Amino acid sequence: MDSESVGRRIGIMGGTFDPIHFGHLMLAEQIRTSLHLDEVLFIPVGKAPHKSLANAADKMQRFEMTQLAIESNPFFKISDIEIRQKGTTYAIDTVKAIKKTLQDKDELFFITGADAILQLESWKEYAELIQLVNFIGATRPGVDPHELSDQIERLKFQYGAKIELSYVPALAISSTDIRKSVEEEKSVKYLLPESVEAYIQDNFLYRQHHPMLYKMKDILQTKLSAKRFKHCVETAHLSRKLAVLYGAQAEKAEFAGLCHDYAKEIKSKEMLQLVKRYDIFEDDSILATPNLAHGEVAAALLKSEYHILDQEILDAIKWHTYGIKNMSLLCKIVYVADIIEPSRHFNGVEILRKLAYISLDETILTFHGQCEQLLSSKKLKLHKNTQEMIDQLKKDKNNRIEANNGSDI
Ligand SMILES: Nc1ncnc2c1ncn2[C@@H]1O[C@H](COP(=O)(O)OP(=O)(O)OP(=O)(O)O)[C@@H](O)[C@H]1O
Ligand SMILES: O=C(O)c1ccc[n+]([C@@H]2O[C@H](COP(=O)([O-])O)[C@@H](O)[C@H]2O)c1
Repeated sequence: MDSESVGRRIGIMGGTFDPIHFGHLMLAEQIRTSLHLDEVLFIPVGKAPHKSLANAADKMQRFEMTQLAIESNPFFKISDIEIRQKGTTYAIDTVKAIKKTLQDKDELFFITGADAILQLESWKEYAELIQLVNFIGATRPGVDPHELSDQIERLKFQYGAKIELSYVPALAISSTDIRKSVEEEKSVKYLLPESVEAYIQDNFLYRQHHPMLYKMKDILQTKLSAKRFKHCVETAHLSRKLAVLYGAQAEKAEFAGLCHDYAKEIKSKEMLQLVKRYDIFEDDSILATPNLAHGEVAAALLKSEYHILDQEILDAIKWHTYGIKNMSLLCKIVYVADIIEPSRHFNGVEILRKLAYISLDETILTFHGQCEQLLSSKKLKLHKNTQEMIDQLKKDKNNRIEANNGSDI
């Protein structure tokens, strides 16, 4: 048959996609191949009629995640038709608008999971909608297939709906569960594409955060080099993880981790001026290497420029460079995260990464044990604070061993 006379078969895969996951992608691909569709158009909803989520990603973020998720499939396309609209978006309006861009001979297939089919009669102008496009009601774990099949038969009978049941592999994945897992620091690997997982991480999605986190992230992104910014983001993530493990406040650890290098790229001359302005103790090592003061300077600047007043956060930022004796748990967390975050590469880092999940003190002591040789070969002296911190940690360790009759557990 002349290809010109055959219409195109287009699937519409609408969804909140907050975030998009393998359940969505599997569903779209199964229907595309079984119905011989020419393409599937992913349409992230603008403002969903039935959903209002706390901790949700914004519509641009949902659009970008969808874009990342589909990029490896040449038959998958994305439309921003709903994202561009203000206010609540409805399937009927979207379908009518898309139909206007097609030829009469083209056919549309609206792909939906079983849960959506059960709710169909709550959609705007549903009776018209289910005659306007072919609906595909796909099985989904959590919905009884018999219930789905009965519903489909009833919709056909009652409204003359163009709707078919489709059996797809059961993937018990939902966006709700993924958001919850991210919030609870559980793994979401293999539930969604790695690119989307990285996007969630890089954009700090689906978690409670310090109220200034997003603002500071934007500021750091413009202020720091790309490499340093990545280091800050990785330190933030690891600080949060360690905080959850050791029972510190996750939001504070994450925020301090993010901001710890706020002043790291300030040049020596300006750093020395700031050291003076903020009355920071100018010892010989700071005079010789002004950059050493970047932790103390960052804390002072964040306090005066952005009114960050939480002393625990400020201390963790302040002491992350040379430490101090009797560091708080939060200080130790940021100190360690800064050393071992995933973009750090040096001999011995792997052992520190393992140790960090067992003991922060031991990680710090082992790291300084590793540095000893290097420092003496370069004839460098430790900062006074660092030496005091190490002596204190060794003393604490000995006391623990004594109290535990010779064991450090
Ligand atoms: N695992 C899955 N298997 C089959 N269909 C699915 C699956 N996940 C989502 N769908 C379908 O994809 C469409 C869009 O889903 P949506 O973006 O609301 O994801 P969700 O995982 O259901 O989200 P949430 O958990 O926030 O409700 C809906 O029609 C839904 O039924
Ligand atoms: O039009 C409506 O009233 C309506 C109500 C609920 C859901 N939908 C559509 O159903 C699809 C899946 O949406 P959701 O909210 O389950 O992610 C998406 O394309 C929405 O536009 C549409």
